[in-house]
Amino acid sequence: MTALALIGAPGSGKSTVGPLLAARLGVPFVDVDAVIESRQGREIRDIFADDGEPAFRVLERDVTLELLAGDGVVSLGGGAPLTPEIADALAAVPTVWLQVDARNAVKRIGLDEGRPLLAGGGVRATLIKLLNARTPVYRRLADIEIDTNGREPDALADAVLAALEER
Ligand SMILES: Nc1ncnc2c1ncn2[C@@H]1O[C@H](COP(=O)(O)OP(=O)(O)OP(=O)(O)O)[C@@H](O)[C@H]1O
Ligand SMILES: O=C(O)C1=C[C@@H](O)[C@@H](O)[C@H](O)C1
Ligand SMILES: [Mg+2]
Repeated sequence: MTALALIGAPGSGKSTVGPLLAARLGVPFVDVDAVIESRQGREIRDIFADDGEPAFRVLERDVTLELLAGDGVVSLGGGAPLTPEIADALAAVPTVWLQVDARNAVKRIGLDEGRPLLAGGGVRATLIKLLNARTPVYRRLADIEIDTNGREPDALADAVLAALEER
């Protein structure tokens, strides 16, 4: 098999549904954010704070391209599909977009301003802006779109599996 990519906004459930899907498929699971943190030995919020977002995006690009060239389910960072090289790589692998409305994303992640891009200005307003800008990108890159609103992670993993079998 090749990689299978999960994309979507913060709170869409990429890190939650990814392992459930990988278990059903009997393939490895990797989370790009987690790999970056373990290789860097620091949290993403600290990479943003210490080095700035552009430096984070370079790290993210390199790790994402490496993992997409491997096998198994790969959960990307929420902003990764906006990097052109990553968008190009996504065109070569099955890509699943976990769609979430701003209201549900806020409910799921709480009012956690610890997430670097959601700091300041209020989580809800920032997420709405971010979703407006990113939704067309997610939609364009997705082979499969899964509506996650009001659905449990296990049911979503089953839905992705069914959609993959239908292709
Ligand atoms: N379908 C769901 N229904 C309810 N809660 C969910 C669902 N999916 C995920 N969650 C919860 O929402 C929170 C965010 O989920 P998760 O970390 O998987 O999102 P993510 O897409 O990986 O976000 P990020 O881009 O920030 O890494 C977690 O607390 C998780 O338990
Ligand atoms: O939405 C984003 O741009 C981000 C989402 C997270 O997955 C992390 O990759 C980082 O916090 C940036
Ligand atoms: Mg995640």
